[in-house]
Amino acid sequence: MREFITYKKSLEILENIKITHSTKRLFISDAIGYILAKDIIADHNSPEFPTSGMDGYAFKYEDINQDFLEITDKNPAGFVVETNVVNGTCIKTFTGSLMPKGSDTLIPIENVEVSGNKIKITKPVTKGFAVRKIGENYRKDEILIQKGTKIGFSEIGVLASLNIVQIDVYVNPTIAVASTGSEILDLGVEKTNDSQIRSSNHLTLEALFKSNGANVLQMGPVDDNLENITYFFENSLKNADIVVTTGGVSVGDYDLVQDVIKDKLKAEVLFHGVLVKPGMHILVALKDEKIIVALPGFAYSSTICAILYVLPLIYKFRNSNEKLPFVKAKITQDFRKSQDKTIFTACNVKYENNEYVIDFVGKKSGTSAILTNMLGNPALLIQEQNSSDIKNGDLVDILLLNNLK
Ligand SMILES: Nc1nc2c(c(=O)[nH]1)N[C@H]1C(S)=C(S)[C@@H](COP(=O)(O)OP(=O)(O)OC[C@H]3O[C@@H](n4cnc5c(N)ncnc54)[C@H](O)[C@@H]3O)O[C@H]1N2
Ligand code: MOO
Repeated sequence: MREFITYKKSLEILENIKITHSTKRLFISDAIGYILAKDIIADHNSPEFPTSGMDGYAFKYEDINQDFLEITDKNPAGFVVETNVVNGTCIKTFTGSLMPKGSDTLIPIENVEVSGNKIKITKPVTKGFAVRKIGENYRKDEILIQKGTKIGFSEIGVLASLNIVQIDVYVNPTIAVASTGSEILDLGVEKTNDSQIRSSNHLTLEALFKSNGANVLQMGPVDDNLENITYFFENSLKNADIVVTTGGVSVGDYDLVQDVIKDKLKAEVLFHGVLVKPGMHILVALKDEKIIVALPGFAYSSTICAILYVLPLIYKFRNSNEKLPFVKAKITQDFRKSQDKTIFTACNVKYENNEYVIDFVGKKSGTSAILTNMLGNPALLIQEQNSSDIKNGDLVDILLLNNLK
C-alpha cells in the first residue's frame, strides 16, 4: 500500500527540489513576460536638466510683478537656446524644452497677454511653476527594476528611457506534456467505439503552462502501452526540464505511467499520493535532475494539480517573485467538510465592497471529470485537512484562477 502524505509535506518536498538557473540576453521588446535576471540601475538623472512641463515663457520669478517682460528668444524642444534670461526678459519655451539659463519659472501661455515682443502676466504662478526638476523621474544610481521582476509594458518603457537595448533574463523552463489512456482520442481522430473520449488534458495543460511563462513540447495523447510510454519519457527527458503526464497513476491494472516511472526509468519517486482532493494519486519524481509530474487522468484533477504543483515549479525555474494568488474571501453559504484531506472546490468569485465574495451558483457536483466548473470567473475554495465545516459569512481561503489564465 502506498503512503499518502499531507498537502503541506508535498509542498515542502517541492520547495526543496534544486534547480540550476540559466540566463540569456534578449532585445527588450522580445523580453515581455520573461523574468529579469539583474537589477536595472539608472546611469543618469531623468530629466538631466531642469525641463519645461508646459508651453509658455521662462522668466526669473523675482520679475513676477513687473508690468512687462521682453521676449528675447524662442526655445523649441530638441534645441539648446544660447540666450540667457536676465531681469526684465523672458524666452518663449515649449513643453519638453530645457529651461534657459537664468530662468527658474515658467508662466503658461494661458496666463499672459502678448503684445508685440512683450508679455504681461495676467495670472501669476508660484516660483518654479511647470519646471521639471533634475531627477524628477529617477535619480542616477537608483535601482529602478529589481531582479525577479516580470517584464511588462511599464518595464519596457523605463528600459527604453534608459537607452537599454538588451537585458539579461532567466531562461524559461521547457515542459513536455502528454496524456495517456487507451480510451482517449486526439482532436479530429474518429471514434471507433463508445467508450472513447476526446483528450482535453494535454491541451488544457499546454495552455496553462504557456500562459504562465513555460515553453511547451506538446507530445499529445500517447498510446497506452509500456513501450510507447517508455519511449515518450526517454525522449522527453532529453529535451525538457519538466515532463508532465496525465492518467495511469492510480490503482488500476492499466495504470502504466507509474510502472514506467518506477520500474523502467528507475526514477527517484519524491511522492506518490497526497491527501488532497482532487488529485490524490499525483506522482512526482526526479530523473537525472529532470522533474517528472504524473497527474491523474480526470480533467479537473489534472488541471488543479498542475496549478498547485507545476506552476510553482515554473516560478522556481524562472527565479521569479511570482506566487499563486491565494486570498481571503467571504462565503455566502454553509459548506461541509466532506473528507479528511485538503480539498479544492471550484466556486464563482467576485470583488464587491472591498472584499472577495464566493458562491457556487451553477457549479455541478459529481466526479473529478467536471472541467466546465472552471469556466467563468472561477476560484478554488480551500479547506485545510484538519478544518471543520464552514458557516455562511465566514472568511475562507481561496485561490483566484483568472489571474493564471
Ligand atoms: N479503486 C480505485 N479507483 C480509483 C481511485 C482509487 O483510489 N481506487 N482513484 C480515483 C481517482 S481519485 C482518480 S483521480 C482516478 C485517477 O486515475 P488515473 O490517473 O489512473 O487516470 P485514468 O484512470 O487514466 O483516467 C481517469 C478518468 O479521466 C479520464 N481521462 C483520462 N485522460 C483524459 C484526458 N486526456 N482528457 C480527458 N479525460 C481524461 C478517463 O477517461 C477517466 O474517466 O482514478 C480513480 N479511480
Ligand atoms: O485524485 Mo481524484 O483526482 O480525487 O478524482
